Amino acid sequence: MAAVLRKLIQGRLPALAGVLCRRSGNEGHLFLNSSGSTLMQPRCGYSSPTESVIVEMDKATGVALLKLNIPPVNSLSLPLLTELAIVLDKLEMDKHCRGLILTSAVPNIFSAGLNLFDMMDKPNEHYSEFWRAVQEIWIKLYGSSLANIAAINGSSPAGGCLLALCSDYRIMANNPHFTIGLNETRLGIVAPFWFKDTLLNTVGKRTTEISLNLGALYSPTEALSLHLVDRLVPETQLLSAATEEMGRWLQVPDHARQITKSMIRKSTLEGLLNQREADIKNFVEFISRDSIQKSLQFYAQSLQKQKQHIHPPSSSCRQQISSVTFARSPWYSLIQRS
Ligand SMILES: CCCCCCCC/C=C\CC(=O)SCCNC(=O)CCNC(=O)[C@H](O)C(C)(C)COP(=O)(O)OP(=O)(O)OC[C@H]1O[C@@H](n2cnc3c(N)ncnc32)[C@H](O)[C@@H]1OP(=O)(O)O
Repeated sequence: MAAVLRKLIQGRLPALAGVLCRRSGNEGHLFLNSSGSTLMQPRCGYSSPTESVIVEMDKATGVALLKLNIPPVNSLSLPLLTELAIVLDKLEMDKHCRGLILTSAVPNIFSAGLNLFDMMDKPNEHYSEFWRAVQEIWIKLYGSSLANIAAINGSSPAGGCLLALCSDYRIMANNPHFTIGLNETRLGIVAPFWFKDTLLNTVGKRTTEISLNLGALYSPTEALSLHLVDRLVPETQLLSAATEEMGRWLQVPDHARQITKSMIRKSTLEGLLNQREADIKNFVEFISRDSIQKSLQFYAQSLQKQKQHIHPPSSSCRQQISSVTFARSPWYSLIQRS
């Protein structure tokens, strides 16, 4: 363990170095008010200039509420990932901040995952920069020293699901129209090994095999039964439930929780930290293939076409089409041939 700590502090694991080096001045207990709803103070100075990442810091408890705010679907574009990284760094460095609740300011959507247009029809330099930014967010969130709770208030496919999986605890709004999962294979792309490892660490091998191979998107009830999420609550109670749950996590002294978390996540994080450049190279090589570009273009167009053909295009409708019709479409054969 001493060697691990030394390696972390020497910077071989920069994300987790934060876990061990940051001051945990607040090792006592956190007391929440009973409703949990009046704890958030007016916004502090963390929010991005464009307000695409809104942060409300409760100075009394040290809990930051971070809301993704890029309508219509909180897709994770390069600018959003860059801003999110800056905000996460600031929170990590703030010695008064102990916990982070991640949610969305966009109704019915937690995050639609990676921005498809950042992976389409761009020069390789862009793909490379984009993928580095995706890696960076995963490293910061999965290796965060903060207690991290995801309040999943909408659909959360692919990269959106990954964001939630980085948390220590996931609470989802119990709305049957919402779905969550790593659906990459349905787009003709492949979840990278560190997406797979994050899922594997959460739900185990068999569920990972089935979920990743099928690109399954689950309803909240299904997700709960697979331990993809930890708790379901009515939508109106999501934030108070997350705040209350955070109280439980912050009752544990920070240093003990942080070292425990780093022990559990260290080897998974090292998996990427030890080969970031190779992973970027793989991504660029994969995503720039003509066959993959065709699949993505077809998928992006079909999202728009569905809107033209189905009125009104409810999320539940869209999800059913994504999951069922796509498997029989010409697009699917295209992927099979690629
Ligand atoms: C060897 C290593 C290889 C590595 C390979 C790469 C690995 C990549 C890993 C992760 C990939 C991803 O995260 S890919 C993104 C996957 N996301 C999805 O499949 C979600 C697609 N979207 C939806 O299912 C739905 O939009 C929704 C359920 C999220 C919301 O439905 P709703 O009906 O409310 O909204 P619309 O569908 O009408 O969408 C509104 C608007 O947003 C556009 N949109 C949707 N998703 C994205 C996205 N991910 N990126 C960019 N834009 C998106 C959609 O087209 C609509 O646009 P228009 O208004 O212009 O029509």
